[in-house]
This record gives sequence, structure tokens and C-alpha cells, in this order.
Amino acid sequence: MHDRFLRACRREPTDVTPVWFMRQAGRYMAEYRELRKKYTLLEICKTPELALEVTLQPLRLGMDAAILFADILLPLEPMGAPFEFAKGEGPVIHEPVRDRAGIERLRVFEPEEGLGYVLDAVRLIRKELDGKTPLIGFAGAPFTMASYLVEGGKSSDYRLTKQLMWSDPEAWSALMGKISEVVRRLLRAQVAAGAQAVQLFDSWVGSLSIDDYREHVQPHVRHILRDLEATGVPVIHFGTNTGALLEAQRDAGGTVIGVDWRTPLDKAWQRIGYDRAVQGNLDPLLLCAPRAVAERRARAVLAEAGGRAGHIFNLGHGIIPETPVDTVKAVIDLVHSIPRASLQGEPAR
Ligand SMILES: Cc1c2[nH]c(c1CCC(=O)O)Cc1[nH]c(c(CCC(=O)O)c1C)Cc1[nH]c(c(CCC(=O)O)c1C)Cc1[nH]c(c(C)c1CCC(=O)O)C2
Repeated sequence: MHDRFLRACRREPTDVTPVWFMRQAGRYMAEYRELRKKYTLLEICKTPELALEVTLQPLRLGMDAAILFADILLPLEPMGAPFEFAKGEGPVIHEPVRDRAGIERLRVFEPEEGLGYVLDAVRLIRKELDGKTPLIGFAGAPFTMASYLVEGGKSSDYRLTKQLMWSDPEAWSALMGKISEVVRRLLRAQVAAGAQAVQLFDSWVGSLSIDDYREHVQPHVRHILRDLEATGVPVIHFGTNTGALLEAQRDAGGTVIGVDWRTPLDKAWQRIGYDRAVQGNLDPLLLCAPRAVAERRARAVLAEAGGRAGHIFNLGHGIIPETPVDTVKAVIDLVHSIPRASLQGEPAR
């Protein structure tokens, strides 16, 4: 069993630092682009054999974990808010939810009924990986999901989302409550189907002040994470632009806290506390820099982690489509070439 990743989640010592990348499956890989000529993104997500194929594609580069191929928006359809991935625009939610009536209509569904195909994919991938590489399941966190539901798609300032949050806190709380329960059940179901770790993506939560996070978001995230921690499976709690929120995110829960590249990893870990594992935090754009630069910065991330048990090397956000595969492979090889013990006591900067 290839268990570096799971050991690091539990802060147990490993030979070298485990590494995987958010969005490690996707358009930067020729195999993926080839498959996308024949199928839409949703068709791939809804066909377990195709989701399996795409999940496995990046593993030839040597990652220490696989991540289920799916999307954080998939629960919106069974909740009663269908959407599509429109060419060039990203996700489009057909009827955005902006008032009490819309929130009341949203359904809290049973994952085996509403998202059976995702759970079938988890079972199929687990069987195929046969214990060799651990499988990470995932879901979107309530604020990030709500931002798509309310805005109707991507947004630069989350104006409508914040307006709802401030103008009708009761309705906001009902919305967040429904999404959290959907996400809690979905992650529980993924664990029951065989996911060996789960990650909660709160990609856009960094747009909030600490006060708004604590008042309007943290209780809902806690509802999910406390319950998942009780399964004994590691839970990764991730967001971007979260330099001001790290302690509050830690308080909401998570075995592993994801850190983006704007906060140096040594400083972040000190603030989070060494009783949690950390994941991160190379700037994903560095994978598009000259290889020597990418490698130098990757070494700096490892030095900041200081060889402490409980660091999972990753990017601070997802791989972008323009990334050269060779650089991805070079960084994975570099991380795997450095014994963890040799990093101990090395000055970080
Ligand atoms: C915000 C968010 C979404 N989806 C996701 C997030 C959180 C992580 C993050 O912040 O990047 C998470 C996600 N989406 C996808 C995965 C698969 C697993 C992986 O390899 O990491 C994961 C973990 C597939 C996907 N989901 C999507 C792609 C794009 C590829 C395609 O169109 O084929 C992939 C591989 C589409 C997607 N999905 C989403 C958007 C905004 C878009 C369109 C923007 C874009 O084109 O990149 C919502």
C-alpha cells in the first residue's frame, strides 16, 4: 500500500513528502483534451467508466493520491437548480436562487438517489486502484456553492451573495443550512463508498472579512467538518485568499488545512498549530515558469515545512490548462527526491 499521503494527513513520519495537485486531471493533459472531443464535462462526470479513466490519467506522473473526477457543482441539479458549463463562460445556473421562495424550493436529497453516479465512480475507482494509491473524495463548501447559486455563475465581487447574506440573514442561514446538509451527506456517502480522505473546497471564502466568516459561514462549515471527522477519515479544509481566516478555518475543523501561496507555509503552520497537518502551497502559475524557477520555489516550500511530519505538498490552487506536463512531472520528482529528514532544521528563508 502506497500510504505516504494518508500517513502525512495523520502527521505520521514518511520517507519523503507526499504530493498531489488540485485539478490534477484536466485540460493541461493531452489525454484529457482528446476525451473531451468526444464527451462534455458533464457526460464524463455522469459516466463512472469515463470518470475512472480521467481520474487515473495523471497518476502516471507519480502523484501520491488520486482525486475523484467530478465537480463541486454537481449537487446543484438534484437540489433543483440545474446548470450547464457554457463554452468560454464557465458554469451557468439557469435559475439563480436569490430570495426566500427560491431557497425554500431547494431540496436536501439523499446522495445515493440524487448523485448515484458519483458514488458509483468512487466504488469503481477504489476497486481499480486496489489499495495502491489512496482516493480523495470532495465537495464544495457552503459559501463557495452559495456564490454560484446566487450569482448564477462565476463572479468577481460576490455582490449578490453578500447582499443576501447582509439583507436577510435568516434566509441566508436557511440557504447555508440546506447546502451544508447536502454536502455533509454527500461526503459521508463518498466515505461509505470508499473515499479514503475528503477535501472541502471553499475556493472563494477569502472574499469575506473575518467577522462575516465567523458570523455567517463558520457554523455551517463546522456542521460538515465535525461530522466528517467522526468517520476517522482525514478531512482537508481548503480555501484561497484565506490569509486572514486561517485560525477561523482551523476552528471550523479539518485534519489538514489547505494554504494558498500568498501566506508563507512556515508562518501559516505556526498560526494553524502543529496539531494539524497542512497542505500546499506552490503558486500554480509557477508550473508555467521556467523549470529551474519552479524547482527553486518548490524547494523553498519544502524548506518552510521544515521536514515536520504532516506536510502534503500541493499547489495553492488548481493547475491551469496552460501548464506544461513536463514541469508537473519535474516538480513531483523533485519533491520525491528529498528525504523528509534532510529538511529538518534547514533555515526556511
Ligand atoms: C470552483 C470549483 C469548480 N469545480 C471545482 C472547484 C473548486 C476548486 C477550484 O477552486 O478550482 C472542483 C473540481 N472540478 C473538477 C475537479 C476534478 C478533480 C481534480 O482533478 O482536481 C475538481 C476537484 C473538474 C473540472 N471542472 C471544470 C473543469 C474544466 C475542464 C473542462 O471544461 O473540461 C474540470 C477539469 C469546470 C469548472 N468547474 C467549476 C468552474 C468554475 C469551472 C469552469 C472553469 C474552468 O473551465 O476551469 C467549479
